[in-house]
Amino acid sequence: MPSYKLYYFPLKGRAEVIRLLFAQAGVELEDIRINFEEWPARKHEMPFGQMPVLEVDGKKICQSAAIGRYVAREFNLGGKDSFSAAKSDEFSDAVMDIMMKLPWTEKDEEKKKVLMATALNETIPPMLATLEGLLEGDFYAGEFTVGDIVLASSADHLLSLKPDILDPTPKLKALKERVFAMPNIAKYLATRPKTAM
Ligand SMILES: N[C@@H](CCC(=O)N[C@@H](CS)C(=O)NCC(=O)O)C(=O)O
Repeated sequence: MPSYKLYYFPLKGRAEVIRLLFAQAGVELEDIRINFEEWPARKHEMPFGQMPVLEVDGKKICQSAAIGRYVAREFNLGGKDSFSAAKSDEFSDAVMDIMMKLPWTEKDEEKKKVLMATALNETIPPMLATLEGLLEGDFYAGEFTVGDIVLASSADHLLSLKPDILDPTPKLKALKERVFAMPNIAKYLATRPKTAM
């Protein structure tokens, strides 16, 4: 088994799906959390000057989606064939489209409040409803894949911002709960560092 090191900020953010994949697979991961004070001096170590970065036996992989898909393939969570993998990716990408509606980079607190309310109350609910309509059975690709972990982790973040956001989409809510109840994932969730995002 290779040695794995994940570099990211002390946040869930773009790294949490990767951490959840390792937890589900029961594979050891050195979860290196670089704080914001330390970051300017470490930025040059990362090929794109950004994180997350996964180091596999000393070789770096960048871009959270690429890392997630690589890890999922390594641990048989990427889909049993190309079609299933594509359905998993379709779900992940659609969920990321939803998450990108949040005003992540807005610095003005007043503007951010307004943009956040519009995203959570107007823009995101119909997008969630579309996914609800497409979800058949227990898992999106017809088997448990990384796409379901992306949904669960993103739903967790949306619920922290608006606790009733999944009430109109009970199948998505149940999927998030099903993933978070998986024994290895539940064990990780019970012990993971508490972070705001
Ligand atoms: N497309 C990249 C985006 C990575 C990214 O934006 N990382 C941010 C944190 S979420 C970062 O490293 N920011 C610090 C910087 O750019 O100096 C990915 O998905 O990995």
